[in-house]
Amino acid sequence: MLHRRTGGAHRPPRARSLRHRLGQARGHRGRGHPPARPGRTPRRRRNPCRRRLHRPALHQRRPRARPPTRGRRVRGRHAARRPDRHRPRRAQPTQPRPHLRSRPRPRHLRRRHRHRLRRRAGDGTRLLRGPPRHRRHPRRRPGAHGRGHAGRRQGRSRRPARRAHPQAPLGESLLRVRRDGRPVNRVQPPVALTVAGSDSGGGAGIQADLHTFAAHRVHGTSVVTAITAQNTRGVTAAAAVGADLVRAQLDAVLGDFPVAAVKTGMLGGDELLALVAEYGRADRLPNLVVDPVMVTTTGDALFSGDPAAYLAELGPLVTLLTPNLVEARQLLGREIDGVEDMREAARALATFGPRAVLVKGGHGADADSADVVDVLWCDGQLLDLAAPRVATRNDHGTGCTLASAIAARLALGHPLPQAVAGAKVYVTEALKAATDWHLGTGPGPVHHHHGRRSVAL
Ligand SMILES: Nc1ncnc2c1ncn2[C@@H]1O[C@H](COP(=O)(O)OP(=O)(O)O)[C@@H](O)[C@H]1O
Ligand SMILES: Cc1ncc(COP(=O)(O)O)c(N)n1
Repeated sequence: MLHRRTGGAHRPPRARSLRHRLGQARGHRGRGHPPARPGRTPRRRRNPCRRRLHRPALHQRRPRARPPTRGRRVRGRHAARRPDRHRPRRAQPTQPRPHLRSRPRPRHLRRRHRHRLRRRAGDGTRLLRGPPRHRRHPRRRPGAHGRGHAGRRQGRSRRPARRAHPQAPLGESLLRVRRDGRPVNRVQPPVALTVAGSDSGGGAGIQADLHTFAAHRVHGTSVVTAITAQNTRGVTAAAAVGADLVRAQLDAVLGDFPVAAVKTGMLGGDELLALVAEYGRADRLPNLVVDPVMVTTTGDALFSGDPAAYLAELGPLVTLLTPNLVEARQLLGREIDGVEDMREAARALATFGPRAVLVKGGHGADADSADVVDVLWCDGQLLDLAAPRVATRNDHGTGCTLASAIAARLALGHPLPQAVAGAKVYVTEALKAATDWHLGTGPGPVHHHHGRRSVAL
């Protein structure tokens, strides 16, 4: 229906209901027209030409007079301008929308009072801002602003200062510092590389190294130098990977990944030793941790070259050299017995040029001692690192695990002494966590992922 005001003509007052006229209309109490009183002048009628000061609600307004559309169809967004449009385009907040309401509103609240009600999620628009409510923490934290509540912080500062680690090798933008001061990479995982042999039993070599990198949330890359057929009882066969293929692997990894630390394990012989030294001299092996693997725990030889070449070729390029007692004996060509001998050996090995030397006292040391002591020589200082001895037979791959844990921590930006001490704690916990394991009939592997729930649980 088209409502049109006729130009200048006075409209007759609208007919009101009887209740209005009696002043009983709801919401107009006392304001209705009193009944006509005989003998008195009738009340002045409102001048219909005067503009109304009170604007009616949008949905109650009459449409403005507009020239007729001359039969043209008005489509799309122009349809909103149609003069016979009674209802506003958008629903008004005062209009009840029961299908969008999350819970029933109290019935006693009248329409004109509804604006007093707080709008809730689910009322009206369905656009959600922020994360869905069901993902929020079910228990609110105390305090007006949750996390910042001073009682919960117990006096600690609101947030630890964000600063790059003083010895951060990866560039400041990638490193952040945690509450406890340890650096953490928020952008992407650091990359570490292991150059080592494959242990088919999965307890040592490449497999142990990659487990350890993953446990440290460091992306592990690998260059396989040898393939061993091995289980917890020993090595039954081994084949070296050709130098060309090792070179190709090194080029593939180093040419594409931002490798932050490198660990070497089983190199097998002089040829691969010389190859690794070549990459080291070209400054392509940052934070180089060298575990001079020569013999397995089960007594199988894994190195056929000249032990002295290790020191001559790699010595000056190495960040940390980690021989066990047997390997330290072979490198120096002398007996090592007891902690004082280990200290002497560390000092002697340091003269070949590495920045640091760690002589490990696990295998071959006094098996009855309460503590396992490793000796660290670093930047001219000697340090004994003691940890309680774990009574276990599952100690296969502890040397590989320790060296790769140190490399992972260097990749994460830990300073060298802290990286060594932290890695030793990690190995001790890995030994403890695997004491009840019966994987194979010989010395079994350690638990590289101790303290972490399976992602499948
Ligand atoms: N039973 C043990 N309890 C605690 N720590 C151990 C035990 N056996 C080895 N370790 C630690 O494991 C690390 C590797 O040492 P070791 O076993 O001597 O190396 P490798 O495996 O090269 O022979 C060292 O830090 C050593 O102290
Ligand atoms: C391929 C490979 N690399 C290294 C080791 C030494 O590990 P462990 O000294 O614990 O026997 C090993 N057994 N196998």
